[in-house]
Amino acid sequence: MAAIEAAPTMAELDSLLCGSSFTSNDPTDMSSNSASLSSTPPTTVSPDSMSLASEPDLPKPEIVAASSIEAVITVTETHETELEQRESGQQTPVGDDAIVVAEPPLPTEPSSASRPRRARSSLPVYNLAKLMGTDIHGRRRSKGDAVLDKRRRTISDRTPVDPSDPSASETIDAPAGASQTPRVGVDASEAKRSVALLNSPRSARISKKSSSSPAPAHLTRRATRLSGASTENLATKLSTLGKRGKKAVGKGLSRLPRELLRLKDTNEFAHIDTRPVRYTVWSNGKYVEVDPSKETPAPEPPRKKAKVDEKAAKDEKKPAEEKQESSAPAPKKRAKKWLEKGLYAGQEAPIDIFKGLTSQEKKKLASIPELMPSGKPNHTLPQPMYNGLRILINGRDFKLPFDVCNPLPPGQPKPAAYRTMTKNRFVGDAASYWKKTPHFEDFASRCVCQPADGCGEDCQNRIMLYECDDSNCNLGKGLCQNRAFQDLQERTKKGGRYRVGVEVVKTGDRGYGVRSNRCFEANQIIMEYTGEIITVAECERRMNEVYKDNECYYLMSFDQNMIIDATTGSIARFVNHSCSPNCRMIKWIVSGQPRMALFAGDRPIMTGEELTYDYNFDPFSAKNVQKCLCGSPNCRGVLGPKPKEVKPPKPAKEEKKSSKTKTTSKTSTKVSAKGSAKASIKTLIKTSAKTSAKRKLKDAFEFDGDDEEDAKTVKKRKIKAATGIKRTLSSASLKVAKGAKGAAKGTTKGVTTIKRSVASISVAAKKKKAVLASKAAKAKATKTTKTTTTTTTVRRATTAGVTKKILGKKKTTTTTTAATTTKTKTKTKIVIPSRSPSLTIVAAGVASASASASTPAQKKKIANSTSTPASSAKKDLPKLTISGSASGKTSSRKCTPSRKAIESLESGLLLTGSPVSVSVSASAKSAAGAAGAGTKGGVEGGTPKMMPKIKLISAAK
Ligand SMILES: C[S@@+](CC[C@H](N)C(=O)[O-])C[C@H]1O[C@@H](n2cnc3c(N)ncnc32)[C@H](O)[C@@H]1O
Repeated sequence: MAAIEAAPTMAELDSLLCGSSFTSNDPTDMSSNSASLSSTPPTTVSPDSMSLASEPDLPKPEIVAASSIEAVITVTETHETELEQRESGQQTPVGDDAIVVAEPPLPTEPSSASRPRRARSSLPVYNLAKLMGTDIHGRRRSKGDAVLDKRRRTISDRTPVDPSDPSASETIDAPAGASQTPRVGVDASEAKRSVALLNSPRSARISKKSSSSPAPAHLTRRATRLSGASTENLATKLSTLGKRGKKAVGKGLSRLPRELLRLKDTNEFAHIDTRPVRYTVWSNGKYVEVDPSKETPAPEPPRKKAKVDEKAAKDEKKPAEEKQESSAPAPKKRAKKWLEKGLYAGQEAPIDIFKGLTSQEKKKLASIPELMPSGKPNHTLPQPMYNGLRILINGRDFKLPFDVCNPLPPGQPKPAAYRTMTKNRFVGDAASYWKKTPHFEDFASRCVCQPADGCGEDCQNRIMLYECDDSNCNLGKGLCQNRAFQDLQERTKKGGRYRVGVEVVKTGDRGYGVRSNRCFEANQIIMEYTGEIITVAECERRMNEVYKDNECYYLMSFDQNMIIDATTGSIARFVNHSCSPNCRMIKWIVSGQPRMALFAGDRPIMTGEELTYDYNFDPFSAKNVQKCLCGSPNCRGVLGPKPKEVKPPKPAKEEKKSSKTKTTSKTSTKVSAKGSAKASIKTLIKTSAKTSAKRKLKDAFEFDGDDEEDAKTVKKRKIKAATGIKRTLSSASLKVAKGAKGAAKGTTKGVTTIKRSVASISVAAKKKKAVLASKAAKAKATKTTKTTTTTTTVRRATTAGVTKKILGKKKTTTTTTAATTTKTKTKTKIVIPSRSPSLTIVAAGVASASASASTPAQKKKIANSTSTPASSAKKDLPKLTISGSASGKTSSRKCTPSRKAIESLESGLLLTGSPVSVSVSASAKSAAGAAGAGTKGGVEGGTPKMMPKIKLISAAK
């Protein structure tokens, strides 16, 4: 109360100028005072204030009403009063110096209650905030003293304040102390405070403002940036003033703190952003530093108000503009450039297509006429350059996305559960038996290929059906193409239907089968035939005990009289037979071990084709013939040779007779009927027992020369013509098959089989028209007995790659114990099939040769050789003919085997696996000796019909 009384003028001033909301006249009512500190500026002036302001004793501030300027600024001039206040210890909460009170020029203002404006017109009144450009920031917060204390700074003396500035009105203080201190504080640091306000987001400030009580229209803040109003600086503002006004401003400004004066003209001071705030620029995940000098000024934000105003005008202008636009030419669209010919468009094809190619590639390119330049530009499919040509030459693997692999949908009928096996497993005695065989860990072959060959068709390993590996290949993995089983393993190890490429299907009439669900190249390995490797004895046991009720047997002759039982094995067992097969089953030696696999045939296999191969089995008996349902045009009708070729079984009588005389071991063929199958197995065992180490070639060579009919009905082999390779004996490391021991002894004419490969064992006994050659001898014969000739064959791979389940073939013929010997020219023929390792050297009788000769020329040759027994006797030498063909060309070479070779023939070294080199320079005499005085059988063989056949023993009942 005292304070108020002590400073009546101040109170009056307050009430007059700023319209403090003093509602109580009671000076003790501090609450009302204090409330005023935090309250928003009043718009009315209380009568008490007015009364206070009317106090005559106190120095009165002069107030000038400037109609041209919206604000009324009152500046206290009395420093003395201030001093007095300081001396009296009164505190001024708002500042020390001048107090500027702004009052909005409200029309409702009770100007009558205050002094006449005229009286104060001597003092200039300026809107400092406006002049400084800070009025755009609107009103300040007035949240009590704390805010005021913190932010307010008073400036002394006459600071023009724009009364229209609501922030300025905020600065009006009417504290209790103010009544004692006749000073009115003005927040001269308005601008400063505004800078501080930047701490809070602008939007927040705006929203805060809008959320509070709506301010009068004239107090509403207008953001310069938003409104788009042009910002004026102090100079422009001053230019609007009159002379007196300018003077006053200059006077007032000179009293501003120096730091403020320095800033007064800056945009920063006015918080005017001429450029948009750019935080960071990121491009492709990287920070990009923007060069401010290059930065284009931001487009002015759309002016809301102006927008509204302009909208109508725009609408009016619109039709006119549209007219203009329609008349103006449309901007040209950039034409897109298209490549017309693909990736290599515009590039010239190499003139010399051989340029840059290796010699091998050149060679290959020359062999592909399609790739040779024709001279005409190919517009349809221009030849890709550089790498493209190379790709065309070398070929490359690629996989099409989906339609190449076309597996069957789920829900297919599945065969009864069976145990699968991906690797062969020796069972029982088979392992020890295998170890004793000469082919155990057979590393006999070694290729001598040159890089240009790439272990192709001429690779020795390939010919011998040995897979190349690091131990036997001259080239290495990179260049070698003879690694089918390794390729298969690499292809399938990751699994997946495409890589496996096959699946079991249910056929309509042949039980289950296997089909491809992807494409295969010609001769490409498809899958391995795996199972348990068992001995013949074990096979028979299983047949009798385990499989006695089975419908099908999955048994296949394998190697060294062993059998693969795929009852537990791979799905290759489901592959059916066809008379026009698209696959072959071939046995290879891989890392010294025999392995059987299904390969594509000579043509590629398409997705969805059923995979088949020729079982090539002999039913042994007509009653065992199984009907073939392969449906191919050239179907033989049965699962085996044509019925007419099937020799009817011999009557029991004859068999007995035969057994009384010199009988041979029996062999069996594949049989369909269970009983027959058992019989076959038994026979097989007997046969194998007898022929395992040393075949009874003597028996094999024996035949009844009289039994011409029999000879004629000798079952024709179903093996394709042997296509050999050009190879000299000296270059090939040959192994000689079991020798013709009997021939060496000179007891019979017969068949000698010499094998080059360890795995191939071919023993053929063929005699047909040998009778012609031995007629003279026969006439002198004192005693003739019937004998039998047996052909026993376990062949590894035929010329056509047809391999199948074992066995031998029983054949009954007669043999003669000759009293006199007939000298016959002996011929040995070596056949080297191109796809088969089984280099078969067959020594056969002349008659056999003649019978088996497939061409008239051959027959004539044989006839010549046999028609002159005398001359043959003179020479008395066995001849060795090596013949073979590759790439459609056939060549043959005659030679005389060496003594060693003949001995090999005698002792049957081939069977024991000892490699024997057949030398061309053979001793005639020794050869003659080897041929034996009584030998009348010429050495012949190797023709397709003479090739032994492998027979299937497993079949459905
Ligand atoms: C090794 S199994 C083949 C898989 C057999 N289809 C299965 O379902 O298990 C051989 C048997 O299949 C049948 N088979 C295979 N090929 C045949 C064909 N072309 N015609 C008739 N039957 C055939 C015969 O019953 C034969 O004994």
